Amino acid sequence: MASLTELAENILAHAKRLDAFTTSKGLPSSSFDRHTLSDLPTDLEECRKSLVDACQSLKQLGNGPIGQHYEVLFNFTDALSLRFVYHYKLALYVPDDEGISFSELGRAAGVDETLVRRFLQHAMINGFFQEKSPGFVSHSTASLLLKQSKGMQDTVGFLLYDIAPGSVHVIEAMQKWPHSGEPIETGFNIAEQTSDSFYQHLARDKERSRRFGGGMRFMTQGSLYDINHLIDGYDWGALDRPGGCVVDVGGGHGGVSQALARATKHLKFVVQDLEGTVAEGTRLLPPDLSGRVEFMSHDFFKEQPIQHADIYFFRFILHNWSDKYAAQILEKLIPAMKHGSRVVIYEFLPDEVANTSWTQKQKRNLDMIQATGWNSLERTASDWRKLFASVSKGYQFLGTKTPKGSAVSLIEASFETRQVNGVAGSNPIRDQLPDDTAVLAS
Ligand SMILES: C[S@@+](CC[C@H](N)C(=O)[O-])C[C@H]1O[C@@H](n2cnc3c(N)ncnc32)[C@H](O)[C@@H]1O
Repeated sequence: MASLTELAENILAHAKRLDAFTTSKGLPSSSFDRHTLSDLPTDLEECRKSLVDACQSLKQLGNGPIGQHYEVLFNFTDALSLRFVYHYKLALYVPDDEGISFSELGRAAGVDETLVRRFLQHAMINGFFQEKSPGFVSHSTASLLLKQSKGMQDTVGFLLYDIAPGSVHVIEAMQKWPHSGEPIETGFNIAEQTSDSFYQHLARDKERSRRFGGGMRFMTQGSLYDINHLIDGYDWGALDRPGGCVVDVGGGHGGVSQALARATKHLKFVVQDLEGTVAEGTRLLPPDLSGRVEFMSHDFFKEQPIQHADIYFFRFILHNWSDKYAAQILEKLIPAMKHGSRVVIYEFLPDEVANTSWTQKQKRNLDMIQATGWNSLERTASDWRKLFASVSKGYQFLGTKTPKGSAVSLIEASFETRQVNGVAGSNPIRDQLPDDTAVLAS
């Protein structure tokens, strides 16, 4: 473990590199008034993350064990003051580039001035708003983002109102429904007093449903989620021949398939989803892709209707399902698969062992969210290996890959008919086909 001095010197070295970069671009050093560290080149983005990780370690060491407890124990107050800001839309009433008094802000938002002062002075410790002159509130970069970005507002709303309340009931849910993998036996179900699953419940409220979609879109934008990581991170070219086919299972409105179709020449994409989503996807499909991307209504708990695709692709699907259900989804592919068909999954991939770097925490946060709302999990590589092995001997786990700079990883398995020929789980439909017969005979 590095000493305090080494950590601080590390931070200094990273800070100097980042300042030199912004200076070279004619920009000021990043501050609470102006963030100048966005869209960094890859090596400087790594430098920024190292700065954050080292700062977090130094802070924890400086705080000591009691301070570390307190930081976690009191963090519900961080959510509380931000919830106050969100609920009363306070960011919207603060002018972009000048201050407003607490009393004026309270009047504009219809809230008591003293409450505004107390909650905002708490939020300021987390970097939301500033009190540059006593009694006057002005924006910081974080509060201005909340004012200007509907996506940021939706993200704050759905995490604080739709997810966080359920987290308080997770242990209660575990005791009420021991070892459950059911999506309707969760902390969310207790918090919302519903026996519907997360998505069914939200679908009953148009605004909550819209907010969830807006938040998801916001959280998956930016370089960490750039679709180019998926395009460049997998050898799509190897399949890009006439007749090549990718089935995008639970593919939503087909955004991923559209991007992959544009990056390839011949591959055909079939986007499968539930009826309403498919109708909307079809409506939104750019006409020039109509021969390459098509939509099909299909429930992934029913037998896969597209035979012999090269790839059955899943993005952000299986992490919402416990092993019991994820195994069912994978099992339903088997009758359609040919020898060598691949399952390619694009999801978060937590490290196998604890990685305490602060910038790696998001995957663990998401894993806690899966536990709260779905009784599911973000799987490690060995979780994936076990899952595939539990479904069929035919599944051969090929491994994982995280493209550089990507928050999301590729997980791949192939289907080997030789492994299942003659044993339970073999595939009568596929086994009748001439090309497979040849493979099976070899
Ligand atoms: C988190 S979204 C992911 C969408 C898409 N794969 C993407 O990455 O943009 C989950 C998708 O699964 C679909 N879905 C949920 N249950 C389904 C089912 N039983 N059969 C097919 N699709 C389903 C939802 O409609 C939704 O579009």
